[in-house]
Amino acid sequence: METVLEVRGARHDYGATRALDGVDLDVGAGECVALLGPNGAGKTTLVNLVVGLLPAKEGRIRVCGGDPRVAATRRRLGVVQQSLGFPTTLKVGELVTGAAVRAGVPRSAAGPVLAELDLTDLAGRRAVKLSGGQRQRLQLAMALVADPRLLVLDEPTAGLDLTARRRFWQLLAQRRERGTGVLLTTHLVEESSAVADRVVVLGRGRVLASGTPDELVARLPDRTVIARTALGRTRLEALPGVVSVRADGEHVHLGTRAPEALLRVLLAEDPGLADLRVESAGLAEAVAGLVERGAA
Ligand SMILES: Nc1ncnc2c1ncn2[C@@H]1O[C@H](COP(=O)(O)OP(=O)(O)OP(=O)(O)O)[C@@H](O)[C@H]1O
Repeated sequence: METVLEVRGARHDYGATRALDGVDLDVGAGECVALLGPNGAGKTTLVNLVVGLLPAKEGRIRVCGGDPRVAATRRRLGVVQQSLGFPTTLKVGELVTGAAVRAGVPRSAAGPVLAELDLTDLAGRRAVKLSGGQRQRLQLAMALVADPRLLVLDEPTAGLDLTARRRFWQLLAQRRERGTGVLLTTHLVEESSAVADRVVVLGRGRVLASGTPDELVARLPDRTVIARTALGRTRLEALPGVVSVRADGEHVHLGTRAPEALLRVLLAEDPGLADLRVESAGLAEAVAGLVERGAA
C-alpha cells in the first residue's frame, strides 16, 4: 500500500513542555487512522505538524513524500480543523471555488464536489446561514476540492447529530475507496472504532499503542462491569482497578483491570446493586486502560 503520511521520530516542545516525544505514524492510501488520547496527549500538536502549521523541530514528516511546509506538498493535503474557520460572509459556492483556486485546480472542480456533498442547492447561500452539519460539509468540500491524497480531520463530527455524522462518514468512505488516506482525531472513541482501520493511542506525547480496534481490545485483560448503582462517580472511580466510568442512562459502565475485586466491593457497598453484568472491554475502556498504564 502506498504511504500518504509518514511520521518518524516527531518531537515538539513548547518552551519547557515536551508535547511530542518521538512519535512514529503511517497512513496508507485509502486507510483511516484515528488518533486517540486524553487532553494534552499531543494530538493537536501532531496534527499541526502534519498540516505544516508547525515546523518539525526534530524528526521527519512526509506527506506523499514531501515536506508539508512546502506549498506544493500542501496541495496534496485536505484539512478540516475547527480552529481554521473561514469567512462566513461569503457564499458556499464562492468558498469552494476559492479553495479550488488557492489549491491551483480549475474553478470547474467546485461543481462536482458541491454535488458530492449535497451542497448544490446551498451554493448561493452565505456560509453564516448554514447549520452546523451543513457548515461541516462545506469545510469538507473545501478540503476535498483539490482531490487530496491525505485528509486530516480534527474532531470533524463534534456537535453533529447522529444522522449528520453518518452522512459525513459515508461521504468520506467514497473518497477512501478512491485512495484518499485519512488521519482523524476524535474524542468519540466508539465512533473511531466504527470508522477507523487503525487506532493510535497517544499519551504524554508518546505512542502508547497502535493497532486495529479489535487488536487493542484483545491486548488487555480489562472488562467492563455494567450495573445500576447508587454509588457516586467519585466513589466508583476509586474502586479496584477502575480506569473509566461512563454513564449510560440508568446504568454505569466501569472499565476495570480487576473485575473480580471490583465486583466484591460493589456488592458489599451497594445493597441495591441491580442489572449487573460483565462484558469484554470496549475500545473506550481499552483506551482508558492503555492511558492509565502509560501514566503509571
Ligand atoms: N501553544 C502552546 N504553548 C504551550 N504549551 C502548549 C501549547 N499548545 C499545547 N501545549 C501543551 O502541549 C501538550 C500537548 O497539547 P496538545 O494540544 O497537542 O494536546 P491534545 O492531545 O490535542 O489535547 P486536547 O485533547 O485537550 O485538545 C500539553 O501539555 C499542552 O499543555
